[in-house]
Amino acid sequence: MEPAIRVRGLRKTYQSNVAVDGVDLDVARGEVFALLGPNGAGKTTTVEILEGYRKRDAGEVSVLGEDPAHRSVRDRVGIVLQGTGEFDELTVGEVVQHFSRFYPKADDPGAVIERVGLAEKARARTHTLSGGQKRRLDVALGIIGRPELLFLDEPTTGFDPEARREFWQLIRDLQTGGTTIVLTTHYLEEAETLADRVGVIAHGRLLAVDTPARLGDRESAEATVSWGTGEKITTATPTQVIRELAETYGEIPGLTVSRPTLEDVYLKMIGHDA
Ligand SMILES: Nc1ncnc2c1ncn2[C@@H]1O[C@H](COP(=O)(O)OP(=O)(O)OP(=O)(O)O)[C@@H](O)[C@H]1O
Repeated sequence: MEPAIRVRGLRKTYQSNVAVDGVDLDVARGEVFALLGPNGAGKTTTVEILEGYRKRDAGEVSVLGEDPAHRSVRDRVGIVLQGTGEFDELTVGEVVQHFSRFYPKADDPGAVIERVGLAEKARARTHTLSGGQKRRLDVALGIIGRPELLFLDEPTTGFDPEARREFWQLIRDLQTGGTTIVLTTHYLEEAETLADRVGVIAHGRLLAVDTPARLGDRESAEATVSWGTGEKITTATPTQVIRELAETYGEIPGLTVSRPTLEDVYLKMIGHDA
């Protein structure tokens, strides 16, 4: 089956600043894909080109089998940009209702408000919402059209931990329903929890694409065994080390075994060794 997104040789330059420098990428139908990278890496520019909001200088881009610049693809795509969520004197219910009219197969506004956890705020004017609640409204507007493909640019910035977990569940539900999801995030835990695959972008180049578990050879990386009051060994054979420690101690005090986290390999990849 044709992928949801296919990108070859994508380039975008602002004046002399190369924002996207030859990106190749496929995102499969039904996949959750997270784009990671430091500030200014080119994530938003890449996503905006895929959304049809920005022109590319070079490269091939296909979104749901079409050029994203074509209007016909817009009805099938949902977009949550970085922070809007304010619509003056309108209430949450009115805004979602209003946006539902733009889509041929729109979902029920009340049900969508409920799904993003804003049921109690349906009659509140949007300017009275908290930052996290505005972000939930953005998400509601992104999914009201029942998109086949949903783009989320830093969707959980400003969410409290509980709201973030609820949002993750919403994303899983959307994926179960068949929606393909592309998100950018600065939260490595979010990428690890949600994404089937992650892509790391820096200076406009895609440095790696892999599952969160395999990125940067995490799986086969050496483990750190620590115990007692700060003793530790980094080893390729942690089981053997533990066996030897057990012979010495019996029950080993304060034992932990850890491998590089997604954040460790990410920071190493973008050149900020922890
Ligand atoms: N409209 C614009 N005009 C000129 N330069 C721009 C414009 N938009 C982005 N850039 C530049 O392009 C580069 C990539 O920016 P982009 O917004 O794509 O990064 P990002 O990875 O989304 O960053 P962040 O994590 O901070 O959102 C940056 O150097 C930025 O300054």
